[in-house]
Amino acid sequence: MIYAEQLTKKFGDLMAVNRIHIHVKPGEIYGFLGPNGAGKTTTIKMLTGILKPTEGTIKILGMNIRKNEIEIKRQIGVVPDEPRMYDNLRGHEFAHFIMEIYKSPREETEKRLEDICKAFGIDYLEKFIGDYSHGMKQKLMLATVLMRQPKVVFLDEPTMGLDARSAKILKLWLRKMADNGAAIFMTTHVLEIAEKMCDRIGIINEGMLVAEGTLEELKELSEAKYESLEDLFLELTGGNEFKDIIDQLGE
Ligand SMILES: Nc1ncnc2c1ncn2[C@@H]1O[C@H](COP(=O)(O)OP(=O)(O)OP(=O)(O)O)[C@@H](O)[C@H]1O
Repeated sequence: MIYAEQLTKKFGDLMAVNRIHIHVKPGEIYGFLGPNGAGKTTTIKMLTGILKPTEGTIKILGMNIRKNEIEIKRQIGVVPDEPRMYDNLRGHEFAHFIMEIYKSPREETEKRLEDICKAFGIDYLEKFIGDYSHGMKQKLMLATVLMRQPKVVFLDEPTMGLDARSAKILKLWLRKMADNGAAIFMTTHVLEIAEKMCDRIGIINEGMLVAEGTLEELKELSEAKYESLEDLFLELTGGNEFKDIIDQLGE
C-alpha cells in the first residue's frame, strides 16, 4: 500500500531524509517516530506528492508516484500538521465542498458527516472556520479526510492539539479503518503515542531510519541493552550528549 525505497531529500547541503526504506501493508498502522527536525514531515510530504524526492522510488497502492500522481492523490487521505482551511466557510460548507470534489453523493456525505461529527464531538459546523480554535480545525480536517474512507491515510502529528477524548476516538477510528484493510502512516515525536496507536514503529533520527519493528520487537531490543523503550528511543535519537544533560539535572 505504501512503499518507498532509497528515499532521499537534500535541502542544499542538508540531508533531511537519507536513503530510507518504508513498507506499510494493508491493515497496518505505521508510526514514524523521531525528535524535532528528524525528517518526518519531509518524508510525509514526499510520500504524498507535495515534495519531490532528490532520489528514490515511491509507490502508493502499487502505483509509481512519478507517473500516477493525480490518481494517487485522488485515492489517498492526507491530514497535515497545520490544517489549512477556508476561514470564510462554515464547517458544513467546507465538509460538503471537499466531498463534492471527491464526487461523494450528497446523501452519503450527510450520513457520514453526521456519524463522524457525533464520534469526534464536532457540534460547531454552523460556525465560520475563521472562528475555530486550532483543535477545532484539526478535528474538522480529520473528519473530512476520514469520512472519505481512503484506503491509504497519511497523518502528520495527528494528535497535536486534540483533547484526550478526541485522541482516543481517533485511535479507535484508525484501528477500525486498518482492520477493514486500510494502511495508515502517521508521524509523531511522542513515544507514548506511537506505543498506544501503532502496530509497527520506525524511528528516524537526522534523516536516517535507525530502528524499525513491532512494539514487541522494539521492546525486545531495548530489554537486551536498556531499561525501557524510552531509554532505547533516547539513545537512538539523543545519544550521550543528552545523557550528560540529564545527569547534570540530577535525574
Ligand atoms: N523547505 C526546506 N528548506 C530547507 N530545509 C528544510 C526545509 N524543510 C525542512 N527542512 C529541514 O529538514 C530537516 C527535517 O525537517 P522536518 O520538518 O522534516 O522535521 P520533522 O521531523 O518533521 O520535525 P518536527 O517534529 O519538529 O516537525 C530540518 O533540519 C529542517 O530544518
